[in-house]
Amino acid sequence: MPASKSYDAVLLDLDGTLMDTIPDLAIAVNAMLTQLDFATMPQAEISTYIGKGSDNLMRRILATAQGGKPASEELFLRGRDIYYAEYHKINGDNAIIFDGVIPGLERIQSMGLKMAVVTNKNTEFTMPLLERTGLLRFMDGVVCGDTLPERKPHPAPMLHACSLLGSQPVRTCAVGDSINDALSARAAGCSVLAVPYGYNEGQSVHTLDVDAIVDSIDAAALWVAAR
Ligand SMILES: O=C(O)COP(=O)(O)O
Ligand SMILES: [Mg+2]
Repeated sequence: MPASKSYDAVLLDLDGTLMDTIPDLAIAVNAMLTQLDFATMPQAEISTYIGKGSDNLMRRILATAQGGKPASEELFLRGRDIYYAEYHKINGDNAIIFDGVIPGLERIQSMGLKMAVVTNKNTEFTMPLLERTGLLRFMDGVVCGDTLPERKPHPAPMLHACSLLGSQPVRTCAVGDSINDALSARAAGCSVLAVPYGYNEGQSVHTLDVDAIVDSIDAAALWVAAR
């Protein structure tokens, strides 16, 4: 397939865009809540707290568990330690690659475009998951939630990925599932597409300022190919 006229690179969000990771995240969150003697939460509720990284997830879960009272620093650190240990035990066991991802990544690769994952998930969880699922082989770079001092919705992770790939932001298209991807990509000067099947903090993706909503990563690849 010929190269895209307008783009040299595609940046891909991980949780909710490439992979459905909620089952594993929910198991780890509920194991943590149980060990701290709190009631467990439904997976659908936990999914609304995903998107701004694991510290934010912990603070929101623990505040909800305490009926709205923010966690003390001590409780937050205990909860996070337990959550990390539990997530390491199962990271990837129940996660699935969404339909259209592999054909889409193959299509982007066949156009000669560079690709990077830009995720708010920490490096210690991202790299084993990308390796285990085979997604790493498509990537020319990976920017995680702890790679830089700032994470999405700040533009820095998108700008860092552009520089890793040697692509100008204006010739780079980001694909994500949430407001964090949309704000980060826009502020960096990248184009941005949203998939509707992820976890936009419980909101419809139709509320997001994006260039288009695409049904799958393969549809995103076709959108890029047509420009
Ligand atoms: O870890 C999160 O909160 C979300 O991760 P993501 O950026 O891959 O969607
Ligand atoms: Mg996401």
